[in-house]
Amino acid sequence: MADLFVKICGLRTAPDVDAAVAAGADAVGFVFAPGSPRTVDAAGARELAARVPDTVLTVGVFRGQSVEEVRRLAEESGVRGVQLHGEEGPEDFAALRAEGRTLLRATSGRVERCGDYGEDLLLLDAPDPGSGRPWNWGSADFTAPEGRWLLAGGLNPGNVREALAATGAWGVDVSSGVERERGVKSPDLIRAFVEAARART
Ligand SMILES: O=C(O)c1ccccc1NCC(=O)[C@H](O)[C@H](O)COP(=O)(O)O
Repeated sequence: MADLFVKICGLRTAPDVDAAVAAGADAVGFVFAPGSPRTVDAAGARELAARVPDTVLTVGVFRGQSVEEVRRLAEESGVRGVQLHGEEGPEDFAALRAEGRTLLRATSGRVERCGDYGEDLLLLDAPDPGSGRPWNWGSADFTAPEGRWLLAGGLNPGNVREALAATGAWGVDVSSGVERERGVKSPDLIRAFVEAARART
């Protein structure tokens, strides 16, 4: 069985990027959505992305931005994936597909399978992404989608195993749970999260 896919999101500094890569993350995320304490600009993200080996996916994170804006920021920063948290539809995914980037669709709604919008990876997240608040992934009426889907929302080194056992997610995504204060990552917590997520129980 393939290893669990782990994405560390909202990185803003070189030491944090290096820690995520060294810990064995499969993907690292740079937030382009405005108004977040984690927002980076294209030039900053480009410098960070340049530190990342090709084996690790670099992802730009967007919310409520036009396809043109997503395309421009992705090109300027050089990220190889885009993660959309807005109201985008299949036509928007199709438009971005042409550039050959890996497409991540983030939603807090109920979804039956990954791929319905043309996305490569589906991210099931809290309604307020990046808040660190968990949603009801542990509840009895939760049904896991088919395919490649990542669980996000309020995960941390202490609850990620429980979350995986409850949902059977293909991968996990974390931001707040590896921060020592809002918007400020902790390399120690990044390492602890990756280790805990991949621990065999
Ligand atoms: O991080 C943000 O501030 C943010 C803002 C707007 C859209 C998405 C944002 N983050 C997405 C993520 O960091 C993750 O995909 C995920 O939501 C992790 O959230 P959490 O671990 O609960 O902080």
